[in-house]
Amino acid sequence: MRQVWTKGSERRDRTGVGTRALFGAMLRFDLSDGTVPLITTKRVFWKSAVKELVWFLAGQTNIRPLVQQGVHIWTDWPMERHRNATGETLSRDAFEARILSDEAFAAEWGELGPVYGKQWRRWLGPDGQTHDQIEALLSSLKNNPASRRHIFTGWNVAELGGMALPPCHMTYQYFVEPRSDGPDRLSGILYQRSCDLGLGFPFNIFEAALLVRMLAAQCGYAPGEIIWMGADVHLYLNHAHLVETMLAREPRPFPTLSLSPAASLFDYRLEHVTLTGYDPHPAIAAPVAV
Ligand SMILES: Nc1nc(=O)c2c([nH]1)NC[C@@H]1CN(c3ccc(C(=O)N[C@@H](CCC(=O)O)C(=O)O)cc3)CN21
Ligand SMILES: O=c1ccn([C@H]2C[C@H](O)[C@@H](COP(=O)(O)O)O2)c(=O)[nH]1
Repeated sequence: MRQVWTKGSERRDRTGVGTRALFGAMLRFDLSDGTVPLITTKRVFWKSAVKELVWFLAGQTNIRPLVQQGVHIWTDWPMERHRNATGETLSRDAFEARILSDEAFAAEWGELGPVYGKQWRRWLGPDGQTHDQIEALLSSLKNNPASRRHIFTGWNVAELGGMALPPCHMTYQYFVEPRSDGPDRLSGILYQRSCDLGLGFPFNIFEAALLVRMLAAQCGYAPGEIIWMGADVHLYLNHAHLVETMLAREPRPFPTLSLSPAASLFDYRLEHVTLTGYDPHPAIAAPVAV
């Protein structure tokens, strides 16, 4: 964060807010001791992150189930579309209330298009067949651990145009490391093409680590590492307060995550996730660039 803030090049971006950005970064976090990379220099609403990951894994692309669970992070995009299309200016609360109360409205205006969930679980092939990349991944991890093809991606070129936003955390790859002195170890790499370090990153890295933990648990492996590769890694210029406050704070130890057993990868819920030792500095509000 300090590097991006002090060395990043200032540029205009799609949202009009402006960023400082560096291109190409890598971070590695060891998951083998049960800890997870959950930022401590501000409080991260990790329960929302768990719910978002569960929503991706369920193949969902409509904000309604998120809003029903009190998760507001995706509301601004469909709200913007509704506003531009109808000229109606509902407040965010009113828009969410309508999404909750009116199923037909939610079906029309809560939809983000063929975003993550669709591509992960129902990638549409040229022959009309859908591909469940996550089921295929589970099967290759279990049955062909030495494979170099343990990959799934949200970057479906043919469908980018229909998405509210093209995927940011776009490609995931896994590696099973054989060990003689214990269970084999599962590591993951996340390639993120565009990273909002202030708001998106804390969710993205935590969810990527949690997904390694879930996959490892489902396949009988021990967790190894999560490696994060960021391409356009940026801080929004209107996040100065957030950045300076976080940089002035002393990082604290990462919490430990325990995951109770679930019948399948698709049966995990918030209730399966327990964090111990999460003692962050206070939350910092910051505007999201739409
Ligand atoms: N500019 C931008 N940054 C993002 O991180 C981002 C997007 N756009 N568009 C799509 C999704 C939505 N994401 C978001 C959106 C908002 C928050 C956010 O406002 N977080 C606050 C409140 C969290 C809460 O209420 O649970 C935070 O303090 O983390 C986080 C991630 C991540 N993505
Ligand atoms: O999971 C996410 C989703 C989005 N972001 C950020 C990265 C950018 O700031 C915007 C997307 O804008 P683009 O112009 O499409 O790059 O959202 C994130 O960090 N993590």
